[in-house]
Amino acid sequence: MCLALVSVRLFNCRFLIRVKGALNIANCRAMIIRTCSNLYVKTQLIRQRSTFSALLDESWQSGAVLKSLSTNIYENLALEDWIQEHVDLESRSLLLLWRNMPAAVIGRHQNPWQECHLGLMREKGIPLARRRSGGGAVYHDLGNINMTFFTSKKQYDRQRNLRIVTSALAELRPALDVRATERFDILLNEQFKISGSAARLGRTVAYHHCTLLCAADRSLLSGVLKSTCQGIKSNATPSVPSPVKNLADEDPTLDCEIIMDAVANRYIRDFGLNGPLILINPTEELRHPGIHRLTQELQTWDWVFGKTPKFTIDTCFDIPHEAVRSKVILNMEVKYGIIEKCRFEVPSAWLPLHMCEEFNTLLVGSRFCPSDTAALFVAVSRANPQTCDLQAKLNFLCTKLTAVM
Ligand SMILES: Nc1ncnc2c1ncn2[C@@H]1O[C@H](COP(=O)(O)OC(=O)CCCC[C@@H]2CCSS2)[C@@H](O)[C@H]1O
Repeated sequence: MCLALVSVRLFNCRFLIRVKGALNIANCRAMIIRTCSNLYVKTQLIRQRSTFSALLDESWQSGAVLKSLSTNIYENLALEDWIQEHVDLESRSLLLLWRNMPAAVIGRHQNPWQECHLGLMREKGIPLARRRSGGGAVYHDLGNINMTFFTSKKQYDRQRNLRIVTSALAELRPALDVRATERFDILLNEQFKISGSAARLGRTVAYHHCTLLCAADRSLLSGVLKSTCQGIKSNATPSVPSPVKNLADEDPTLDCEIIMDAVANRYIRDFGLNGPLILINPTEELRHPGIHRLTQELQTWDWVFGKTPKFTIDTCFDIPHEAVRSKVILNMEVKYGIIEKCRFEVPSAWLPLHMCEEFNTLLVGSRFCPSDTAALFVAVSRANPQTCDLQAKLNFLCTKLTAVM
């Protein structure tokens, strides 16, 4: 039988294969494709095994406490999603501890324009995140601890989770009066909220996550969670504002590290676990395949703003320096963050009617956001005679309009 070495080009590569018997190029190509796909499946399996081998380590067969090394809100929210999707939670319970740099976090069905001072956040570079769980809007910074309790749906029990937190605090400082409420807040001295909760239930697994205020910036907290946008009507979930307090204001010897250790130890004890605390880096794509895509998705405008339930805005503002006081009226309907209907009324003696009509037409279909609106004003101003008076009026309108976005 003759043995021949054949060179075949496929997938932009040159393959050298040894052929026994009669030469058939189609057979050679089929063999290459079979070998390549086997190889692909094998490398995928090896990759998955190395990923999960870390997670399924002996020490956390029944559960573990994880601590995120990231302080980026999007990376940490993506880590929660990744764990829920990829870790077998039917037979184990996990507690993830994490903290963030300053950020505002709204619930899945909330309206950011109704909940946050977006202008202040832009000015201070504070990111806005929409989480996948429901509930209200909260403020995070390094003085705020977040805890995510992952379980099977059967084991899901928010009061038990909160008891772990309150008993850890009571063990640390017996004088503290901290109690969980029926709406899963934790109150200090029966009046100040120190923790808020939300949850996400899947088909078989669930997570409950909560905050804990230790030493957060309270003036930023109240500054950021304050809407400046008047006249919004929607069915979005409203937040339930409460007076808040930091645990460190009650007991200055407390800090986030001490509290996280206490909660981790209590969890390990209550769940009968033996593993140490495991540090997790959510930016490691190789260990957490797909996490990068989850992180990116959480940062898109379409997720953060575009998922806002449909809303209308009815507002007006005075035109300055007019002999007769006159107003600009603005009515809009916004769906998926996109302006669907727009009625922008400006007195015709102040701005030519055709320009007002131009805005009404152009605004429809554009995103309800300052950058798109400002670009539209620039386009309209370029297409019209550029007098100083007109420029000043357009600038005024643009500033007023973008301020509500
Ligand atoms: N960090 C923090 N902790 C506790 N309470 C807060 C915080 N920030 C703001 N607030 C107060 O809660 C209300 C909103 O209460 P409300 O009950 O409407 O919403 C919540 O509590 C949601 C908690 C979500 C927890 C998740 C856990 C990980 S990612 S975010 C707000 O107006 C403030 O008064």
